[in-house]
Amino acid sequence: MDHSADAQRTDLMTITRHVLNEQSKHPEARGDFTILMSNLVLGCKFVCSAVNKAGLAKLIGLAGDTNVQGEEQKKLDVLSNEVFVKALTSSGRTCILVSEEDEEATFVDPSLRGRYCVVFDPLDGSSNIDCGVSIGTIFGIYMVRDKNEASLYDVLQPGNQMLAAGYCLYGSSCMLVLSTGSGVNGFTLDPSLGEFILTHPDIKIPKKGKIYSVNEGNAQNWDEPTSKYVENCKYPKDGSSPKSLRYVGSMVADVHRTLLYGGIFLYPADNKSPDGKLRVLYEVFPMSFLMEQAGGQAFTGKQRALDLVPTKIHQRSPIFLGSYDDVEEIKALYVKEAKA
Ligand SMILES: O=P(O)(O)OC[C@H]1O[C@](O)(COP(=O)(O)O)[C@@H](O)[C@@H]1O
Ligand SMILES: [Mg+2]
Ligand SMILES: [Mg+2]
Repeated sequence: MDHSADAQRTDLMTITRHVLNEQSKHPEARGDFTILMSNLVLGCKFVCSAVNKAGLAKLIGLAGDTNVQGEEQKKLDVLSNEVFVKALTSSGRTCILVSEEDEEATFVDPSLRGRYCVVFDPLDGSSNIDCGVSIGTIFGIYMVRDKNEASLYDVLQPGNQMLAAGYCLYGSSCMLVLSTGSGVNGFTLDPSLGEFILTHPDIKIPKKGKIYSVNEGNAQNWDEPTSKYVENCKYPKDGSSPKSLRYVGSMVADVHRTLLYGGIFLYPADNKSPDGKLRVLYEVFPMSFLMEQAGGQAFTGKQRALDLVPTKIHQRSPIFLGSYDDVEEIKALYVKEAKA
């Protein structure tokens, strides 16, 4: 019997099979997480399809104003939020949803309630939509303590309590990157099959990178450690080559490149925004979880990002994440400053 064909076949892994395999490692699992993931993945496919038509927005009703027919249109970020809220609540496995687009957390109707809380940024980098630059969706998943007594406390947990996190990148390919707490895997959507196929198994971030990624237009307002760090990226004191600067302005795209190529992504605090810009629950935590799972680090300027305990659902935090050695360098500068 020819086993090589079999071996090749087992290499063709879909995201559904991957999640099922993960489920089988937990004999007590009831399949709830698998059903939740399958609805989340459906939401990503739906949004991907809408994003691919973004250039035609005015004609097909996604531009957020009035189309050529004089009909009301929905903006892509509003539509994406509706898609995920619908996909997640109708899974029957969620309890609380926190979305960047909704001021308040959504408590799922008790008749449809499950055990999971999902925090998400339905469309990240949305200012890039109109120029065709990569955007994405970011998500993190927690378990509720008691679905009949769910409260905001269930989503105001430190990131280290997350069960899973990931993002979907709507770029030159549509890629879903996922961690359920045992490494990071990347799946690419084959549009003709409508399936996410495992293309990047067990992603590990290089220990040190050659790229830094930051909005340098804010440099005049940075604190000393960030300023020193970025200066050193450009004019290294140890005689090594300077790092290259890459900045898309969509967190998903900038973090995805950092994860695959190595280096560091920074959104620091500054004089004008002492808490930085990025949101703890659905930007900082999921990306920090993925970075750690891939062998990198994530730091807020004060502590390990995943140890931060949020007090508000839309709270912000400075963030430095990426290759282990690169984050170690900026950490050392903040520790030095704190001691001075
Ligand atoms: O334009 P800036 O200040 O550099 O900010 C860019 C950051 O803002 C964000 O766009 C915020 O995300 P949203 O589009 O979801 O609001 C991040 O994706 C990105 O890292
Ligand atoms: Mg965002
Ligand atoms: Mg957003």
